[in-house]
Amino acid sequence: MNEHILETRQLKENYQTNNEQILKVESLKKKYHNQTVLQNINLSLNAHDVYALVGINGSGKTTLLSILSGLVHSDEGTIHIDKKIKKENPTGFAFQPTSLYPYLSGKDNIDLLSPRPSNAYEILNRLNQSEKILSKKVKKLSFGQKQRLGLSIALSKEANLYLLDEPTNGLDVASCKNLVEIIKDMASNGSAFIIASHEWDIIEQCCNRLGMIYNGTIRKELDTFQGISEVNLPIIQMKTLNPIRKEEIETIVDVFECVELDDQTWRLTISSEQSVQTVQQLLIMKNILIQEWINIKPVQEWENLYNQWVKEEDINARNI
Ligand SMILES: Nc1ncnc2c1ncn2[C@@H]1O[C@H](COP(=O)(O)OP(=O)(O)OP(=O)(O)O)[C@@H](O)[C@H]1O
Repeated sequence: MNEHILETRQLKENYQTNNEQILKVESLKKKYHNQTVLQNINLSLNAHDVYALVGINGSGKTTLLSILSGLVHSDEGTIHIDKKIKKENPTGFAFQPTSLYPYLSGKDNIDLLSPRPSNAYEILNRLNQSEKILSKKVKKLSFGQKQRLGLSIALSKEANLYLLDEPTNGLDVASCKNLVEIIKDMASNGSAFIIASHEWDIIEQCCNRLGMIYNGTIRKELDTFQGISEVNLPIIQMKTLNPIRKEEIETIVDVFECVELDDQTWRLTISSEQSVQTVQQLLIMKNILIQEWINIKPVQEWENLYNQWVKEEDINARNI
């Protein structure tokens, strides 16, 4: 078996063995006046989990994060956040601050709002422009600069669970990349994250779980280790000009798995990125005429699934 498969399996095993539970939510419900905003929310998170909460505007993401952070109360259900896993951690969770002190400098905000200012300075430094943000009054900062300041305060807390609401809003490309690295580092040290986001690229880079929320309910959950293929290997959707037999593909050593979608369309899981071109060449040498060769990223699959499923729900809603 090739090294990449072994490495990914090892990573998957690590997640499965170091799986202390950090968050358990059961049967959560929330109404605003007569409108049910959240219903039957069940969710559990373990150490190392980075959970993306995806949903269209108004689907309930912020409400769920606000309830988990204690800013809003729920009408029904239970929430348990483990506070004991990290001994030095008194809070258990951290939420992006929703407001900062506008007439104080970035530095004063950190000193007032962060229990560990030195961590916050370090994180801000990794998110760029730290000098400007620290010295200026918050009311004079741009949206993206305020976002960085809020993130550095939230991420400084050495919590078990971090709740981030669209953290990449207003961040430039370099800062997004740095934020992804910070989240990955913290998750590998055992913290868990729930990240409400519309940005599929960010989700792909740092999340290992995905929850799709629609009309206040988590309708589907995916695990990137189990979702589309067993391991994170390149997936190709291939369309041929003529029908072919499975054996013709299976004999190629670098094809880890092949699934027939119809007799001219196949989903191939390749054993490594480096082997993709080799597989294509071997198929051509077998006189298989390839009409289409699409590199499928799991995240694209999720996005398509979500869009398709929102469309179906809309059609159903119109037919009621
Ligand atoms: N304080 C409130 N009072 C009444 N209704 C509210 C309140 N806060 C949110 N809502 C309603 O609850 C629903 C869910 O809102 P929420 O902000 O949680 O959605 P969201 O998924 O975070 O949306 P977005 O992607 O736009 O941020 C919406 O219909 C919204 O109008």
